Amino acid sequence: MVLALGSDHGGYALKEEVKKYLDSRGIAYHDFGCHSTDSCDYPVFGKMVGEAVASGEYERGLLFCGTGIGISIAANKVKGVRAACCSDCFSAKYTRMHNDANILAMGGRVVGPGLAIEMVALFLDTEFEGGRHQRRIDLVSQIEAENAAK
Ligand SMILES: O=C(CO)[C@H](O)[C@H](O)[C@H](O)COP(=O)(O)O
Repeated sequence: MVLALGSDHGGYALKEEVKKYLDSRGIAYHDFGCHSTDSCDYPVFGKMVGEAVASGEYERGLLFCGTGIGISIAANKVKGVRAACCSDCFSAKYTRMHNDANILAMGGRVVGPGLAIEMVALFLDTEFEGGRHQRRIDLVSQIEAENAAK
């Protein structure tokens, strides 16, 4: 699995901590930026990572901003992205099982590295359950398609 990573300045430090964890597990990733704590704009990185995941080049993505919210909103504007902003382990696990989320977003000003790493582990190691949940994802995709046609 190769991951696409992105953050703004508010998520930069947490992203660096999560990268150390990915390195320890030998999980490959590309960091689309940002690359410092200089102030920048989260939609830029949400879009880049969203497009990288939606294209199929990267299987899943991890996004970080101050709250995790802005960057997940931006990524979710890309067709095919299901980005979940989480700050607890239950949600990080169930967004894989029930939503087949392909991006996990976290807030560097909300969660510490220990919790973030536990959430990342659950997000990476949990499979989608399919079944009734696929029907609901198909309905979400239908909303995307209807709006693209407008
Ligand atoms: O949390 C965020 C929005 O959801 C963003 O990531 C930013 O980190 C935050 O809005 C930036 O605020 P700042 O005062 O410009 O650092």
